[in-house]
Amino acid sequence: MSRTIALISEHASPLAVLGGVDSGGQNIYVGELARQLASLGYSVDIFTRRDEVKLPAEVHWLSGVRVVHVDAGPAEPLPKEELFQYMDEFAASMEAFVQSQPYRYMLFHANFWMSGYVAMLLKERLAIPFVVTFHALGKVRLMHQRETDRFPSERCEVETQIMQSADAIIAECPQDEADLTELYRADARKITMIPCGFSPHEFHPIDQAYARMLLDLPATGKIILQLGRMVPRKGIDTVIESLALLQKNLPDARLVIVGGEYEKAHLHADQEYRRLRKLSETLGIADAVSFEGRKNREQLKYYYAAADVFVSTPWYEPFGITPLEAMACGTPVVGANVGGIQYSVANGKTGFLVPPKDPEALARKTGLILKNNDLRRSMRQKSIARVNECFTWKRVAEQMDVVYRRFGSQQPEAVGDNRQFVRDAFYEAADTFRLSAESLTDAILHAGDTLSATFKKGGKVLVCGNGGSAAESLHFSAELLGRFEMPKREGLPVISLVADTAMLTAWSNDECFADVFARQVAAYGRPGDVLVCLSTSGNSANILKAMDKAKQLGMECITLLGKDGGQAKAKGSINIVIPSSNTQRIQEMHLHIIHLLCSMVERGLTDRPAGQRASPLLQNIEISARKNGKTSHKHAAP
Ligand SMILES: O=C(CO)[C@@H](O)[C@H](O)[C@H](O)[C@H](O)COP(=O)(O)O
Ligand SMILES: [Zn+2]
Repeated sequence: MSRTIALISEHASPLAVLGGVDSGGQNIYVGELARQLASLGYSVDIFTRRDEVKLPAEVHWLSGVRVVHVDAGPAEPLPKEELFQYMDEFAASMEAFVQSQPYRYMLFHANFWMSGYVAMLLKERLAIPFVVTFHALGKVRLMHQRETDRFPSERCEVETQIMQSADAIIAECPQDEADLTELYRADARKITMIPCGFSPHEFHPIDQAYARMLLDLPATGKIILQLGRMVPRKGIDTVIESLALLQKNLPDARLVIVGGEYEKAHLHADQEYRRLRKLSETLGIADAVSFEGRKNREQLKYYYAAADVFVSTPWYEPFGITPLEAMACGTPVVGANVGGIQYSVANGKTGFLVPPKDPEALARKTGLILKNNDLRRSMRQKSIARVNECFTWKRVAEQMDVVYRRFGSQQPEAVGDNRQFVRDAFYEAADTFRLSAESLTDAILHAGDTLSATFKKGGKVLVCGNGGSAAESLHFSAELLGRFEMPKREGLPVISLVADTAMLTAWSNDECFADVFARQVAAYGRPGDVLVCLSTSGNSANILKAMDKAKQLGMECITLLGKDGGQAKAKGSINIVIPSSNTQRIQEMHLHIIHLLCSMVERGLTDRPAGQRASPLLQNIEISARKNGKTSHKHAAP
């Protein structure tokens, strides 16, 4: 069976400019999902309405992803509320295209209710199954903006029919799932919860001072950022009202508002802008509120990074991608306790949740973060870790792949797009490096100091691991027992426990593989020595047993782990857990950290409080260094 799928997104094209009234999260969702599915080996066609005469019928957008422009209604931009009348035409045009292709689609994935309607019609005609993500539900929208809702009245009825016909339904967050089952009585067995995501190449921590400089924002003072579409339901008025309250305690706090239909110079044409501007003038804080207008996607990360806190207080929000992007840039979020935001923001850890339309609560929580540097730092680290663990588009596509596979029996193609694969692996490695720099620096410094102190006291280091990690343990001992960057020093006592093939094979063969390292720790280890364990899973039995033995002997255990740290994390005294679930990326980071530790040990050899005598080992090192003409030691013994 083919692995070609169709994403249907009638009004939201990945090619469209973001930030306008009708383009936002769904454009990103469709584009990023397609991109990641392509790297999993899928061929993806995205079907979207032609809203411009000159658009080519097909655009080869990315390797493995085409955008197909479907004729439905006039070829001009139309508000999405007016599109339903053209959906029969959309289905007919799309059907003709589908029939003309040399392959059969494995499934359709519809986005938004009108695309769901198209998929439902095509399922009847072509017997191709469909998955649907609603992105927003009519009944929820009606609850919050009944008076301004301009969608056709049959929307909710059509949504119910789509839910009955769909083969699988994607809920974006627990609230969405509850709305589907409680408001529409959707069959819970069809629903899978898969959140939205962000892309770590696009959104990552950036130095705040640098970001402010690039954007020409004040270098000092607190910045609150509001970023997203400028429509009433986003609750930007609440944010402005909260600033007026906040300014009583924090007069240097200012609000930067990014987004809208227009660029900064033309914002006056935007009715919602005029309303919000007026509000800030009435409240007497116009000078502290700047409206930046629509920005290119590449610029957004600088805004997130320039801010001290990101706020998002919509009345309701099906998911809300901007809080994820802010967190990925290391900016804590104060968000409304609604929809997907209450799921993505970990209350009290990565930011705070407040009721919507409540400026006082918003001011209180924003103030808490702005006034407390330690809290902000801790939220920054937790935000970065949380989003990268739970909310990347790559992870979203992997979860989607599991759902799709129910409709196609075949395994992933052995070779997808190799070029894309290679590039993605580099980017993933770069992301892992960046994240590790954010979260591991303290633990690495601590480990380096511990190793230095151990050698200075005349202690030794034992190191072990399996497979690739066994090789790294040898790499580590070779650098220190041999030489790294410091010329002509004595060897340091580091023993890799994977080196003695005769012992390892005999003990595994005759006794028990799980004991091969513990046996050696018992024989070599002394109180004050250190055991360094490398394990990507943290669950290898021989590693765990070695750690138990080391602890019994009064040794310290430094671990280099990955994933969730496994059982080893609870046993280690210093744990360096790589923020990645990919074994290769973890191992690559381990090697980098081994090199850092070696550098730190060599630097530490010469650092000693003035007046303190060197250990016998260190004296030897210093003597040999001097003999060899190296006199640059900072505190060499007199
Ligand atoms: O190098 C690799 C994978 O990249 C393998 O050799 C890998 O190290 C082995 O499967 C190990 O046995 C895995 O053990 P661990 O990292 O979970 O402790
Ligand atoms: Zn490997």
